[in-house]
Amino acid sequence: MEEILKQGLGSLGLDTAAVPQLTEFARRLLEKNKVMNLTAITEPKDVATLHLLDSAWLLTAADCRGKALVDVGTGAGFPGMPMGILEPTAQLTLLDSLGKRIDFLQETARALHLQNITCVHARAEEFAGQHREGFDLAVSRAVAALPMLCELAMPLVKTEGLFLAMKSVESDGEIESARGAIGQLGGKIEKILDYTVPCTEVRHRLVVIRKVRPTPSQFPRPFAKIKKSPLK
Ligand SMILES: C[S@@+](CC[C@H](N)C(=O)[O-])C[C@H]1O[C@@H](n2cnc3c(N)ncnc32)[C@H](O)[C@@H]1O
Repeated sequence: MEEILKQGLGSLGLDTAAVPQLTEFARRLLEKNKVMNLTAITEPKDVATLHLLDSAWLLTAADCRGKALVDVGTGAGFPGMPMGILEPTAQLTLLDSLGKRIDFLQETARALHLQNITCVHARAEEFAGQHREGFDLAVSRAVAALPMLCELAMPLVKTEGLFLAMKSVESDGEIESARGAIGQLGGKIEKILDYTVPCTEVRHRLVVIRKVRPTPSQFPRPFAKIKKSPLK
C-alpha cells in the first residue's frame, strides 16, 4: 500500500510525507470494517487507489490551503479524511447522519493527532441551520443524486465558494437534470473534470459548482420534502 500511495501522490505532485498517516487510517478502516459496515472495498491496493488516491485527487482540482471545508455524507471519511491528512492547513468538518461512522472517524482523528479535522454527527440539511454559508468549500461523494445533493451541500458554502461533487463519468443526464436546481440554489457549474484515479484505469468525474449568490433562505427544505420533490 505504501508504494502505491507514494507513486500515486507523486504523480499528482502531492507530498508523500503523509503516507504513514494514510496507511494507518486504512489499517484502522479495514480493522473496524470487520465489525461495522464502513466500506465494500477491502483489498488494500483498492483502498489505496479507489478511496485514498481518489480523495487526494481533489486537492489538485481546487486550492484548499487554509480553507474551511465540509464533507457532506463522509461515511468512512471519503473524501474528507485523506484531504485533511494531506492538507493540514485546511480545516475539515466531516459530516454524517450515522453516529457510528462519526465515532470511528473521531477516534481515528484523535489517534492520528489530526487537529484540523472535526467530526460531526448531523444531517446536512439540519446542520445548515447553524452553519449556513460557513465553509469555503463543500465536497461530497456517493451520497445522493445531484439535484438533492446540491440542496444539502450548497447552503453550507459561502458566496464565491465551491461545491465539489464527485460523480461517475456516466452522470451526463444527472448533471443536466440538476442545472435548474443549481441555479435556484445560487450556483453555477464552473467545470466538469473527468480524471483517471492514479495507479488505475478507472475514470471518475468531478463537477465543480461555484456559488455565485446566496442560497435563498427557504433552502434546504426538510429532508422528506427534498426527497419527495427534488428541485428541478
Ligand atoms: C454511500 S455512503 C458514501 C460515503 C462516502 N462519502 C464515500 O464516498 O465513501 C453515503 C453516506 O452519506 C450519509 N448521508 C446520507 N444522507 C445524509 C444527510 N442528509 N446528511 C448527512 N449525511 C448523510 C450516510 O449516512 C452515508 O454514510
